[in-house]
Amino acid sequence: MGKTWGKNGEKPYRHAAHAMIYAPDGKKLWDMYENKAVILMMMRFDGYIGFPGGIMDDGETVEFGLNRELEEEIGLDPTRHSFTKEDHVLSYVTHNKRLLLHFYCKKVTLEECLEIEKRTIDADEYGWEVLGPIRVPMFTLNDNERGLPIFLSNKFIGNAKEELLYCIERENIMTKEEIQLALENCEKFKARYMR
Ligand SMILES: O=c1[nH]cnc2c1ncn2[C@@H]1O[C@H](COP(=O)(O)OP(=O)(O)O)[C@@H](O)[C@H]1O
Repeated sequence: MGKTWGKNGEKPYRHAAHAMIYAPDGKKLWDMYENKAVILMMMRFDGYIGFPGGIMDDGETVEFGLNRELEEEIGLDPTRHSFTKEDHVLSYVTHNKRLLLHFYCKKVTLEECLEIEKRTIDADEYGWEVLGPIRVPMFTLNDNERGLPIFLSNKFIGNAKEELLYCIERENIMTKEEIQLALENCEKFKARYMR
């Protein structure tokens, strides 16, 4: 696929795709913190947090390109965890109108998720474009800030934070109200420490 001409005719968009892999029921591992799920993100080479994925090469379908990028970036085995159209969540044009971004989400078992996470350090791009896997802290401590709220004060690439929160609600990991509270507590933390 590579490029699609915009509706107004002139400018071709390049396609890019990123994906969230998660396992529900993380609290089996960490009773203490009532972890709501294990969600995989990554630290990018530019210091931003994002999801694995990237820009499609000319001629590739989005799913083919996504699976290629996931293999390169996090060592995902396409014979076991290949992304398909069924995993598609949403698509949008970026603010500068250069890219048509596609977002995917896949639920796996906790065992599979931990195995996928372990493989990331053997991926081709580990230490280059990908500095390491990151687990989203899906818990909040008694101070209402440490855990997910403060994690949300990090720098996220593009709309990665919005994609994360959208999927957390869509996959019934947290309610809209719980997410709103985490965002409010994030703002309180930022007002105190990040002025
Ligand atoms: O997790 C994400 N969510 C939304 N947009 C992202 C995410 N990661 C990267 N992007 C955006 O997509 C574009 C291409 O992504 P990336 O840097 O992964 O491509 P590449 O690996 O092919 O170089 C970048 O402009 C970046 O802003």
